[in-house]
Amino acid sequence: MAAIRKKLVIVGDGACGKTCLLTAFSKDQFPKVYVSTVFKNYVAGIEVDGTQKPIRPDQGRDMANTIGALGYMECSAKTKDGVREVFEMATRAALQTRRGKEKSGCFIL
Ligand SMILES: Nc1nc2c(ncn2[C@@H]2O[C@H](COP(=O)(O)OP(=O)(O)OP(=O)(O)O)[C@@H](O)[C@H]2O)c(=O)[nH]1
Repeated sequence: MAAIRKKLVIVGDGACGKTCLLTAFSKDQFPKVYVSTVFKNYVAGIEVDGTQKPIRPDQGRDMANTIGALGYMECSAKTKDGVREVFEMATRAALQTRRGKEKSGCFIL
């Protein structure tokens, strides 16, 4: 059977771990040094409450519901926990067909 090719776009804040996630999955490695993928950053700083905390799983699930994502998963590129499952879910979503609806070009996970 011929391989099916799909384009996967990873979106997220700067330094949130996009490159590490892809590297953990595709090369089974965790990059030792952080090198920004963007060559030029234009940054305007604004402090809201003076602290930055990691989001909790329930906040992540709420956000996934808000944006109409097909799924929500947690993973660690560093320990590789859940990385394979993330890409399995992405693959299933990409292969999913929507009956009775117009073809959608994009699924959100
Ligand atoms: N502890 C931990 N740190 C991580 C994980 N994934 C990424 N990091 C760290 O987060 C930082 C940014 O990771 P990147 O994958 O380069 O982030 P990015 O989103 O590609 O960054 P930009 O290209 O600047 O947008 C690095 O210092 C990584 O070591 C993880 O699963 N666990």
